[in-house]
Amino acid sequence: MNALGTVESEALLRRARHALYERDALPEDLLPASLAHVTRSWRRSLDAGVDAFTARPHVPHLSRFEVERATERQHELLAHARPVMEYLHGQTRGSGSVLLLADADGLLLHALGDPGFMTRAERVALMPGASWHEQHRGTNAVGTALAEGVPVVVHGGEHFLECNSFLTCAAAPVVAPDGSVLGVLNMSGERSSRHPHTFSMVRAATQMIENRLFEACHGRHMRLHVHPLAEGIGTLAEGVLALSEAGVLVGANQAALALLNLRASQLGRVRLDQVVDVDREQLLRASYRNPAPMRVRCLSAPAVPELHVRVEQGWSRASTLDMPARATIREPDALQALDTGDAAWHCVLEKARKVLDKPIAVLLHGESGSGKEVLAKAIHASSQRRGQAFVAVNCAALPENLIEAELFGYAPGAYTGARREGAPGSIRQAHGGTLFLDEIGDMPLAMQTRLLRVLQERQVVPLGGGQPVAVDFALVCATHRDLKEEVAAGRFRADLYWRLNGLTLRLPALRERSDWDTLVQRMLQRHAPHRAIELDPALARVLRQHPWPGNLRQLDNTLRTTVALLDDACVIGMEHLPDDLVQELQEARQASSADRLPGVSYSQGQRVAEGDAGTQAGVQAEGGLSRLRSGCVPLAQYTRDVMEQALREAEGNLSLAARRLGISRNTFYRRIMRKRPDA
Ligand SMILES: Nc1ncnc2c1ncn2[C@@H]1O[C@H](COP(=O)(O)OP(=O)(O)OP(=O)(O)O)[C@@H](O)[C@H]1O
Repeated sequence: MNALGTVESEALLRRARHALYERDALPEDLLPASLAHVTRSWRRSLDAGVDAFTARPHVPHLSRFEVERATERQHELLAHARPVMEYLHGQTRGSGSVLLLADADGLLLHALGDPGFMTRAERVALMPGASWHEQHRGTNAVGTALAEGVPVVVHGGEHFLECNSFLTCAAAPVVAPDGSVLGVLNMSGERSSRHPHTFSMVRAATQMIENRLFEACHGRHMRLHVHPLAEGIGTLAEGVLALSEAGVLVGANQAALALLNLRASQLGRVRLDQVVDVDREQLLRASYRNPAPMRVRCLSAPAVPELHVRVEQGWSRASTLDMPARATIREPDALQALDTGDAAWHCVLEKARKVLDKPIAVLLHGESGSGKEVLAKAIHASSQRRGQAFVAVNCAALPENLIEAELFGYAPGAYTGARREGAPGSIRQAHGGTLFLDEIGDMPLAMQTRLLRVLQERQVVPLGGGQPVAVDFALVCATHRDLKEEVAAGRFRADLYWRLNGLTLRLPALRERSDWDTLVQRMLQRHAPHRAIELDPALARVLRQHPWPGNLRQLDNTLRTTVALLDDACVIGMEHLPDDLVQELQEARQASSADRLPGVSYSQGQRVAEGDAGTQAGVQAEGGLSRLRSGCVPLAQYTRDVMEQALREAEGNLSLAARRLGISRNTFYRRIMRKRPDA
């Protein structure tokens, strides 16, 4: 930071600016050493070709839509910065200032301030959508804090652009738990209202944001709060370290790095016992005996001989003494297990893997039964959150009046009919784990607003009041709808859409997949693990070409049924197919222009394109159909059972149950209304 404000330095600045104006060059050593960062920044500004005396710098301003996208990309930073900014704004209200959050490129994302000054600030584009990178606006607190990587004050004439010299600004970079710079927090006001405390306030606020980010990132790890004095623990000056189960330092805030004389690049490579004279197990044991801070000797920083350490257990249950270090246990990778050879599907799995354990919401888009929930579970099972809960909520199956309570929970006695002791709600149940919101496109608009708030603030307020509860979960959503269309039609909030859509994965429909045979093989193995069951090759050809409107669910259900009807046989023929599918095959045949299914004929006299095997299948098909038509009561009974179960699972929602079975709502209704075959 600088020590400007004196009459002497003001005079120096005036002379320097005059030289800048006259010669478009920076006079050597004109500014005092305390303003070395300004000298460096003016040099960078000149090199970038910024015109210091232009009234209107040519800097593109982002549209509202583009700002929304940029904001979405930084939603984790914003979620943690917003509450801190609101708190700071509450403390400084009426002081004629504006608080701004910029991303790591100097793009302003969020502003909060006094209306009078904000209007003035907007005249020089100190507002969301504007870039305050040094290359665009020369020396300024946001751009210079980013370029220098440290907190700075840029006051009055230190701004490179003459038009910004009415400002006084203090800014500090916000550093992620892995040491990368995420953005900058900046406070600006009228130059005449400069206050020496502003700089400290901004620094303290960024530390608060960094601590929140650290907590969200390393909540599951064991954390060590360190400070040379026992009383320093719990204050903003404390260092915080995150420790893996193998005792490796995997995270550290800025204070901890400074105390231990470490660089961010060393995280993940240095063990605790290389920086202090105890290891993880010793610390754990000591903290079980006595939770008060313990004294350790610092090995990595000669200037800090002794540190006090308080141990905080992560919420990962694995952090107990009697469990082996999780790092040594190799868990099967659920994503890998799903890879059955289709190229598009492989691509989906690879993309999902790339965002594992990153704060990126995943949106799964695919037809009903294409495996969205199966994929969501695999994402969870392959992530570091696998030891925690996977909570699935079907937004379409819940009646509108219950979805709110189901998601957000409710306080005791919140409404008539509620449980007396209240309920935590799915979002809180997913704390530490993964929340899967299925059929998100069917969520009512009012719920979307509440959900958005939870995602922004990462805390949930139960219905009927109560304290907000901090929540941390990975979010995976799924829909068969085109959410962009829903947004355009006003049925889905655009801001929620951007928040959910960190990465959209489009699941191929079964008819688009090339791994049909492997899938069938695996499904048969699952349904009859001790039997070598296979499909009759001709039937396989027919079924492979079927469009499978119910996708993997329909195929899996079909195979489950056929296995049940197989008795001792090992080859599945047409006669083993459920009558619903047979009917569907017939309908497909009728719908096709050639009036027959591809690859199969339905009468013995008809010629078939596929040759003998096809003819044989046709014969079998005809035989199978007639056998089925002759009244297979157990099959009808079984089908009905499946439908009733689907209806129960969809909690009475007929459309959902039908969609899940891959049949139309009308067919479902017609069949379920028939008398029970055994009645
Ligand atoms: N990769 C797979 N391997 C084997 N079976 C699968 C696979 N994916 C899905 N299935 C089968 O399909 C069924 C439905 O899958 P899932 O519930 O994931 O679909 P969905 O796309 O979420 O459906 P909906 O949109 O109707 O909720 C599963 O219960 C399982 O029987």
